[in-house]
Amino acid sequence: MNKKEVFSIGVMSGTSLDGVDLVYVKFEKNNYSDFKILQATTIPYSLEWKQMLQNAIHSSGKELENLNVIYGKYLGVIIHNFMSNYKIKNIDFIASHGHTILHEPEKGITLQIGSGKEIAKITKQKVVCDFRTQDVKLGGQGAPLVPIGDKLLFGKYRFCLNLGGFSNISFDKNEERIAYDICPVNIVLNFYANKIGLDYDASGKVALGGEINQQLLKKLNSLNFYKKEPPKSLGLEWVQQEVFPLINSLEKDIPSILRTFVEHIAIQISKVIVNNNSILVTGGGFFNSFLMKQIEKHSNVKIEENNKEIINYKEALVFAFLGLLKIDNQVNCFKSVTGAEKDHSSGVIFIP
Ligand SMILES: Nc1ncnc2c1ncn2[C@@H]1O[C@H](COP(=O)(O)OP(=O)(O)OP(=O)(O)O)[C@@H](O)[C@H]1O
Ligand SMILES: CC(=O)N[C@H]1[C@@H]2OC[C@@H](O2)[C@@H](O)[C@@H]1O[C@H](C)C(=O)O
Repeated sequence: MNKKEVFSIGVMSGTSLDGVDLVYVKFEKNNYSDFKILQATTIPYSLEWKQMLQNAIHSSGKELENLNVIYGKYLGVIIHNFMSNYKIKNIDFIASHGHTILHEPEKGITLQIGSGKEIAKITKQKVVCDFRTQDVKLGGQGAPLVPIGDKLLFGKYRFCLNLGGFSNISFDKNEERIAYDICPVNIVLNFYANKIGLDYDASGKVALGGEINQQLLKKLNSLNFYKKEPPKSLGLEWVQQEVFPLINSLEKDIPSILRTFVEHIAIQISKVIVNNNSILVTGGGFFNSFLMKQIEKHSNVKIEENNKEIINYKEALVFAFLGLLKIDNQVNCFKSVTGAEKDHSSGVIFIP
């Protein structure tokens, strides 16, 4: 694109299925880190959409093709409404991650639904989507894709740490970006908070009232995954096989489980970020103030406040950025992160 200032809408639907994140952002092509989020919002899913997306994994090929179109239309309408509600007129393109239904890169499979063609038709804008397929075709994991955004948009931070279902981190090592999962976070904390009728342990208040179970803590810290060298990633299956049985066999009191797990998270994260104050923390775990305090204590760091839009919308912002790189035919997937055979420019462009 032959312009210095580029305006884009980034759209992301994350694994937790809480809703569709949208950001309207301005990028400065002379200095990528000089971006500005102009508007941001989350459109929560209805129960019906949540169930449809959750159950889609069991659908046939034909049903998935159908869902791709219907969900693409749904995203198109949401984006159209976002544009009209905020009177957004100046747009160069829309970049949409879609929703991941299948992801088995070892078998060459990754599927994000949300047809770019339908979004382009409804919004009458150029759309970039399907960011993971090409990477998987090139032998990569098709994920994570956010680290290139960490590097080029948030390069002033030594570490970018995300505290979502799992904690993941990205940073430069020997001039290459590397990224990996550190340990489970909200996927475990929420599971035990749910058992006492809470969606999550707000600010870590329940954990604060528990005691550390030293035997459990020691066993958690000794899990094999923590001895492996990166790149490495975690999934729900691992948590179900290795973490829940261990916790359930050694502790019954929910506050003490939460207290012990918070300590475990803080210890694992501290191994990476110790004594380095330059760290950007994003994801819902940032709002767990007790967890943040323990991370600061174990790591001997001070984590600075950041603006809520970055904490909540970094992924949607980064997909807008990946779209910009794709349109400009610039690298937006690092082989050092995904394991693909080369760095490449991924995504599919739809013209209205
Ligand atoms: N005030 C709070 N106190 C404690 N925990 C919170 C608070 N607000 C949010 N959280 C936690 O953050 C979670 C949501 O975080 P986030 O949206 O980053 O997760 P996610 O989309 O599942 O992450 P990812 O897909 O990146 O793994 C909530 O389920 C909850 O566990
Ligand atoms: C296949 C897929 O959708 N993966 C997501 C998922 O959600 C978190 C983690 O697993 C990450 O690997 C990825 O998303 C982020 C945005 C990424 O690609 O960087």
